Amino acid sequence: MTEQTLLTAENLHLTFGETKALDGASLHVRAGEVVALMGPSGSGKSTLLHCLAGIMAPESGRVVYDGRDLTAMSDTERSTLRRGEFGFVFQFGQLVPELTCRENVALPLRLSGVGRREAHRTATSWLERLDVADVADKRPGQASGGQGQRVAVARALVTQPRVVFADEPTGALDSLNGELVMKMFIAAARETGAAVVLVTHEPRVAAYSNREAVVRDGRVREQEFAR
Ligand SMILES: Nc1ncnc2c1ncn2[C@@H]1O[C@H](COP(=O)(O)OP(=O)(O)OP(=O)(O)O)[C@@H](O)[C@H]1O
Repeated sequence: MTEQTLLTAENLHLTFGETKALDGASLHVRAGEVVALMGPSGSGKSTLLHCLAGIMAPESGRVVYDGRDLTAMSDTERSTLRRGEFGFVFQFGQLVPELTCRENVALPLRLSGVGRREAHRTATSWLERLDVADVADKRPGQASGGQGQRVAVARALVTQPRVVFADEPTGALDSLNGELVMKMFIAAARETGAAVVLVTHEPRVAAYSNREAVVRDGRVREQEFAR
């Protein structure tokens, strides 16, 4: 793991009506590190994740990725950056139901201009790495929840992103499957050198991180460098 700071949130504020979702949130993420955002329900974890990933814009404060200010970019620049450098794993719904699992994993490559054959070959190797090659030709609806999440991890990592954002990636799984998904997810991310920013309620999931950052009332309150 390098010590270089890759992604920084500086003093973010964001209000929904009367609710201060973010109230001075700041966080640094170093290249290759795994950071778990923990904290009570409604404390602002997902909102912070979405701002870090350039999906939501804060009302004030800055998000800087690799020296570039995301908050000052146009929507087009931000979405190009997201497609090229970031990967995403959510609790459900990120796989396209009409496509096979292999086509789902190949999709981000196809969208960035990689030819069909090469995209499928790369997708297959990622499915093998996550131990779900047996569902390659099935649709997500025919795979189990745990298999589907491993396919989603393969899809997030296939473009070799520098940061993967994950919001409750094992939230819909039982604890055994959740552990398996996390183990494979973090091992694969570490192999590619991707940083991971992860929202979770579960200490067993957070245990895979290098650092736990506790979000309370829209701010990062405490950080524990456990590993
Ligand atoms: N789109 C929205 N419109 C209105 N209020 C919102 C919206 N998104 C979030 N909020 C509110 O902002 C606050 C922070 O929400 P956020 O989803 O970031 O919390 P969280 O810590 O991720 O919660 P949980 O652990 O329950 O998922 C909450 O009070 C939530 O109700």
